[in-house]
Amino acid sequence: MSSSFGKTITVSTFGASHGYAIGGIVDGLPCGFHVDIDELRAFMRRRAPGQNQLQTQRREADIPEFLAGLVDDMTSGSPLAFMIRNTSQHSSDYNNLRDIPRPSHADYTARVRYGDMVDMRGGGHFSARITAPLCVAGGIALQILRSKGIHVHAHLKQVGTIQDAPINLANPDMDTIKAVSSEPIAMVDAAKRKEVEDLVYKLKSDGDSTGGIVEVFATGLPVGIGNPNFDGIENRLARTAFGVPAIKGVSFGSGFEGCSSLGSLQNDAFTMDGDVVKTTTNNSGGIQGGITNGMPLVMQVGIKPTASIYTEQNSVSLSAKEPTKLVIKGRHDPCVALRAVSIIEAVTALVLLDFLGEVDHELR
Ligand SMILES: Cc1cc2nc3c(=O)[nH]c(=O)nc-3n(C[C@H](O)[C@H](O)[C@H](O)COP(=O)(O)O)c2cc1C
Ligand SMILES: C=C(O[C@@H]1CC(C(=O)O)=C[C@@H](OP(=O)(O)O)[C@H]1O)C(=O)O
Repeated sequence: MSSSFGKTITVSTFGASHGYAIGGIVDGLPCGFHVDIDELRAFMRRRAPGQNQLQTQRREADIPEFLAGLVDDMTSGSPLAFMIRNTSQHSSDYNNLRDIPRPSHADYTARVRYGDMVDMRGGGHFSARITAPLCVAGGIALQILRSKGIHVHAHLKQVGTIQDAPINLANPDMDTIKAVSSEPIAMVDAAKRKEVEDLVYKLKSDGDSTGGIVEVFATGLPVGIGNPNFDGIENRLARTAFGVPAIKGVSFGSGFEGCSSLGSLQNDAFTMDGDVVKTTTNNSGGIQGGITNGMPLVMQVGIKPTASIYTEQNSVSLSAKEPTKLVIKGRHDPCVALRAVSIIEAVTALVLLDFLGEVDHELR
């Protein structure tokens, strides 16, 4: 099962939701970077399950145990290896799903692709549990980027049909986004946060789910990193973002809305800020021709409604080869987008650090 990405910084994740442990290996990190472990643990808590009543009630501490590559909290330059023990598996919740696949989860496709022995308890290797190791690697990448003046923060742009206050794409208030990014509902607009809270509690009692959009900003990037055609900033960001379960769409800058606008309204006019070339607007999301233009990088990631809902659904019995009804168990999030904010920051940081490694010799 494909579980690696990156060129100068390679990341591999391993494990399954109900196995002994999950973890990762990160190769290519610079030697001698001091990792702030308390900050990393705080970052992990933003994603960890069971933190409040708005999300899955599976409780996992998600504290990484470093096996190699870290000495006295300093990277040693050799591959960084870590694991996170799984401690709260309720595997019997998944017994009926071996025969009756959940609509819109990976139970059916995984079984066809890998055969009857595939471990799909808790979603197996397809589970969002595998995003915990991604957050360990990404949490460290965020710290390295920050030491170079590059800041990556995300907010919830939308949950269901409830939209957060729009952020200025050319001049995002990164302090505000950073402050709200660690809220259980990471929206700038406090009134919308309350609306989302009410919606999620209603979905929880109805046994239903909804989706959302996470929007991420990166500032301080140098001009001119990336490549055209098939290996640009958008390409690698999209490829990695789609590695996060439940992602159904990726857009940049003014996105699909901008595509139905006019060139006269969308073009980002150049201007001088002292001797620095800037643009007055940022509908391109900081990327032109797959290469950074020095403006804030802006990406939106669309996340589908949680597949595992508690209302009765139509499915099939794979053994009897006939339609049947399915009622699922398990501990599921009514809206997984709420926990995806830090994950999107993590993948964005890893991809940007990977690109930076191509031009920044301090990182080699
Ligand atoms: C943070 C997060 C938590 C998730 N939690 C659940 C969950 O509790 N139940 C569920 O059915 N899907 C959950 N998912 C999504 C599934 O793992 C995903 O839909 C499934 O693996 C199929 O992949 P696909 O939706 O990308 O096709 C979660 C996704 C994320 C990002
Ligand atoms: C455990 C996590 O989320 C899990 C992701 C998940 C899924 O299908 O992706 C299904 C649920 O698993 P379980 O039924 O074992 O509780 C979630 O709790 C996590 O994110 O760490």
